[in-house]
Amino acid sequence: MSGAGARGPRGGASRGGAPRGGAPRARISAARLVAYDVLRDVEERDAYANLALSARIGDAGLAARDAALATELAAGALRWRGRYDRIIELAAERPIDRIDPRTRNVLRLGVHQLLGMRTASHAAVNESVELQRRVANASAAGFVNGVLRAIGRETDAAWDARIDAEARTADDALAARSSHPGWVLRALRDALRAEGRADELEALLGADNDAPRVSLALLPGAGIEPEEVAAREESLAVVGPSPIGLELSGGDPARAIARSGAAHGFARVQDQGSQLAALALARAREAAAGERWLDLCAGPGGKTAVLGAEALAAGARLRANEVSAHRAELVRRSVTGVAEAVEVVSHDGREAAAFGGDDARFDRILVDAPCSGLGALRRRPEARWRKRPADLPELTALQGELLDAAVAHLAPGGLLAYVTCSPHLAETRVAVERLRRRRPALEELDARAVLQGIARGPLDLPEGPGAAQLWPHRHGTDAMFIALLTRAA
Ligand SMILES: C[S@@+](CC[C@H](N)C(=O)[O-])C[C@H]1O[C@@H](n2cnc3c(N)ncnc32)[C@H](O)[C@@H]1O
Repeated sequence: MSGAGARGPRGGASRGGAPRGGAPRARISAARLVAYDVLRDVEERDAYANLALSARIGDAGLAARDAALATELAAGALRWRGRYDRIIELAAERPIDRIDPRTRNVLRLGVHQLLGMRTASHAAVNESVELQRRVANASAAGFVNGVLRAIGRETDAAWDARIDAEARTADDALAARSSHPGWVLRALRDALRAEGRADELEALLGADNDAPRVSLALLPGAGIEPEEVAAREESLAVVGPSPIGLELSGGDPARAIARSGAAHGFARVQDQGSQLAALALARAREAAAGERWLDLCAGPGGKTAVLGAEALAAGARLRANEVSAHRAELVRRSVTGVAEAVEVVSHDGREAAAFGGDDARFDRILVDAPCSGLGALRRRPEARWRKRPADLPELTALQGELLDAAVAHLAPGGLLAYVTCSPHLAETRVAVERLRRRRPALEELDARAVLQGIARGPLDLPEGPGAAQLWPHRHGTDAMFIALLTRAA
């Protein structure tokens, strides 16, 4: 974790003013107020943390250094919420849900400063007490002071030891220490165990807690090779498993793209697992001119852009469908560089209109299905606390219906890629097994071999043929699942 700006400037109080009695209030940094507001937005309005952050930072007019501090505070407190809540419970000797929600968020931000950012104890405690007075119940300022002082007296490692000592089960301890909901931890372990790699669980949980490096995709047709881009732009390096991937070492991705030398619209921010998933469909076998391709769940268009570029190069046509009109518009924007090969439509993917009619048939179809997103937890610090096991039945039913509709419009001999950004077995292996039981004419291809043939270097995948599961801790990508199927000609 970065300690960036751990002691932010104290100017810029944005609330309050003199209390009754006339004494001036202690000042508090605008960055801390922004971080607190973001935590509330996430909790009370179901906001996405990244969108709330950029809106609040803009409203407060924070300079770059304070914006970085607000981001570190809010993202850290959200990502580590499970662990911090357990530590607060132990220090306060009361369950977290018996602490007022506003005070809880003040404490989470305080614990992140103490344990995650190594802010000097007195500064973290004093600012938190001031924040409590400003935004929550002033009479609980003493409680905040006492709890944070108790937390600051122990080291990070000592708190882990206490979590372990007081947990009911080893799973409870690991879930709290790694800040994952227990059901997510179990789902991740089940998926690793299915590959004989249950011993990698802690490495995976650790990777989920690291903010991912930014990757770019350099689309075919960019007019420049990844190595040439890396030679002209020092912030970009030829790193990662995707043959069209580049990794950004730091700084603004938009600036790196502008300096990359790629044709306009041909360099884009995209996880390299997503790049590989789209390439698996496009490159599993050579494409013939005139082929018809379909991206059934296309929004916001990351994989559509890769498929569109591949289709343009091969002389194929791509239809991109997305149920949400707003997200379909994002798909349109994502394919500006290759628009001549792509048609974007907006329908429910279970209906014939998405395919252009009952009789329409496609040579390649991507079903990048709506899913729980458990494979991308490192991207959205709040996401793990929002998912519920109860969400899964509805999602898996929708995934099955979208797959059935896709298969009905797959040309004889055509290729179907089923992709999820989730390793949950119900959304991956089980979904494919069920589909194959419903549609015995489908044959599963060896997606692992296809990916080994595409990737920049050997990929650490299980031996033997089958669907491929990528992992953050092993491949540095989101946990993408990729199955390839074909329909008998
Ligand atoms: C995992 S995302 C796709 C990501 C996209 N392929 C990319 O790489 O940018 C799933 C998409 O499916 C869309 N979706 C959800 N239900 C759908 C349906 N019934 N028909 C078509 N699209 C649907 C969601 O709006 C979402 O944009």
